[in-house]
Amino acid sequence: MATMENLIGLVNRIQRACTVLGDYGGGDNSFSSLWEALPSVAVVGGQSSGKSSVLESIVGRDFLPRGSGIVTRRPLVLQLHKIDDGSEEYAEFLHMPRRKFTNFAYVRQEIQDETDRVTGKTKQISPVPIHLSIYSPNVVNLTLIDLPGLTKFAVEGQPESIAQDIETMVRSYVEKPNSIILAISPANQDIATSDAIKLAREVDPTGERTFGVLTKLDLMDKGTNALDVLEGRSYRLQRPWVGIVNRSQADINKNTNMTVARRKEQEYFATSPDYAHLASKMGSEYLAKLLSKHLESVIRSRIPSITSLINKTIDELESEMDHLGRPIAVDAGAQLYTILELCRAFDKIFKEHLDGGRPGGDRIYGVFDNQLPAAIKKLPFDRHLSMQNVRRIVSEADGYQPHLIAPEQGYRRLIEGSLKHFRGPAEASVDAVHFVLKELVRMSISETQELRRFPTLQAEIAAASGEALERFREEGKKTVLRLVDMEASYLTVEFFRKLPQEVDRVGNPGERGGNTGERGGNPQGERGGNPQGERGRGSNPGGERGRGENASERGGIPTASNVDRYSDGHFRRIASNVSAYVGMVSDTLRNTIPKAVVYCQVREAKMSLLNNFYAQLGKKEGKQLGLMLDEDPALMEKRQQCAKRLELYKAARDEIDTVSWAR
Ligand SMILES: Nc1nc2c(ncn2[C@@H]2O[C@H](COP(=O)(O)OP(=O)(O)OP(=O)(O)O)[C@@H](O)[C@H]2O)c(=O)[nH]1
Repeated sequence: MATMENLIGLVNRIQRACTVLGDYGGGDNSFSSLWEALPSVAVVGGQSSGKSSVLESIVGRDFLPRGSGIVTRRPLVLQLHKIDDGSEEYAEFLHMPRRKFTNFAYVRQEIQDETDRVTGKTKQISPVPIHLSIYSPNVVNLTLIDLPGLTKFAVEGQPESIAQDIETMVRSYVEKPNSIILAISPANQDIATSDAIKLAREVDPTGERTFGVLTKLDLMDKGTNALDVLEGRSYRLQRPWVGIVNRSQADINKNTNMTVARRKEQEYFATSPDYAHLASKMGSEYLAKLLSKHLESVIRSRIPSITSLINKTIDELESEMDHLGRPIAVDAGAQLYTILELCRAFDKIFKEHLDGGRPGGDRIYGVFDNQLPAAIKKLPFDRHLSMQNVRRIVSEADGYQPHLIAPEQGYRRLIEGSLKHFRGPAEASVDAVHFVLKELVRMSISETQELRRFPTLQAEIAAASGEALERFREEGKKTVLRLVDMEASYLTVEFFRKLPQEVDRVGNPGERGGNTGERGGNPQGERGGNPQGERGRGSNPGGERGRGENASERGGIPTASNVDRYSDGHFRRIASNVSAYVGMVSDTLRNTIPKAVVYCQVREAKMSLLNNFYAQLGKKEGKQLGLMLDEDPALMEKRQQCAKRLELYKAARDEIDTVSWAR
């Protein structure tokens, strides 16, 4: 007995917990259902077949709503608990845990009210069960699920689809393999037309889990009996048929007591010439005991599979909880700690992106190695150093007095004008790296698993990183532009000195008789010696082209004239010299711009991306910190659900363990 109480009580407790979580048969459940795994007795029958009467008889109490039309519109999970003789009988609803009903008329009223609370007064049906527990010395431990009566037609006020809806709902309960079907048919109708048997046959063709109950035996035509059915000849089931005689409508109207009714039922069978030989296996009391015993044995046989389902689900839920993250602490210190931990996790991933290990950092090198050189290559030096432009700039720089030897001012302007072009690629490199860094921040945020739950903090980190990167970008721009400006502000004199000297027919007409192009060949090439631009003019900046011109000039008219000096060759040489100089600067900048960018942006991002954010965090109060850890509501809901289910399954496991030990 102890075992039986334990097992059925165990299933009762698990069933109640399932309902609290919305896990019940017929419901729209996306998760694997523990409810489905629990054996239960589902009561099915056509309208007026005597379903309510059977249930009340099993309980020994009037407590079910009565009336015309479809009265049972939600499943009623009726859990019967045997208590010690002499103890007071009472009922309890799961949805009203603190109220004990001792008056069963109120129980009936509450079933009606609770039905209406979910379905409205529209006479709709709902699969959400009502849980009613009855504690009584006059019951056996048993759980029965009362379902709406199968019907053919909708009555006034009910939707046309009601018959189909009821069948669908009833079917969802009885088709699961763990369901024991209590199929109720009235004896005064042909068994072949019984709605209950029809459905049972469909979902349990072997009759293995169907108990046939035949009501209204007393209402059969005189001279007929139901022995063919009760003895299994009309419709064979693997379980015995049980005949029942409930209170008639007249008895109900007279308020005939249940105890009296049960006694009368026993007398009916004992004295019936047709059924006396079956008397010990007939009647509602026998039915209750039979079901209780059967339910207990089914539960016992299912315990291993229930246990393994529970263990498997616990594992799944535990890993789901790990995935969703544990609940957040409430005190400010712990919250700050959590935020810092989350930032650190993000920062670590961000660094991995930069240093390698995660992709993306290489795109920064791509900027230096491809984009910057390509952008420099595209600079319009050709246009700037075209003959026409060189001539114009040099002439403008000369003013009213054409240059005598080398156009010092002209050179400077040409060089400055050229170097200005480097500002574009320099700034573009800063921007390109900025966007790579921004993208890496975005990727790192989304890759930080721990941050997933906290959309607000994600946004804060994104904003703080964005601000920091913006500052680094400003700094980067200032620095690279400074590099370019520095190049323009002081030219490398050595470059010009190293250029081969042009024959200097103007300054030193007799000297050396030619320009070998060697610096040493022009003793006057010293700044002091030939301050008037000898350097510029004497140099051969352009390399090949310049040298070629040198040669042709050497062969030119001995006395330099303006015409001579301003010939195309002369300007071409200037362009070539400037071009070579710019080329040298370009090589330098190709190396120094990346250094500046890395120094100002990449290195800073690695070292101090969230420094400002940390400083601000320190000033925040608990409430503000809490807001940052504001979780995605959907996720919070999911975790709560997950935690509740985990609790349920763990409680179920503990319950099963206790029962297993008691066995
Ligand atoms: N004489 C007699 N009347 C019965 C018996 N069983 C049920 N009745 C009567 O049949 C009518 C319908 O019985 P219920 O128990 O309400 O049947 P139900 O299947 O629950 O009906 P609905 O909930 O309306 O679908 C009532 O008037 C009962 O008194 C029985 O065995 N003998």
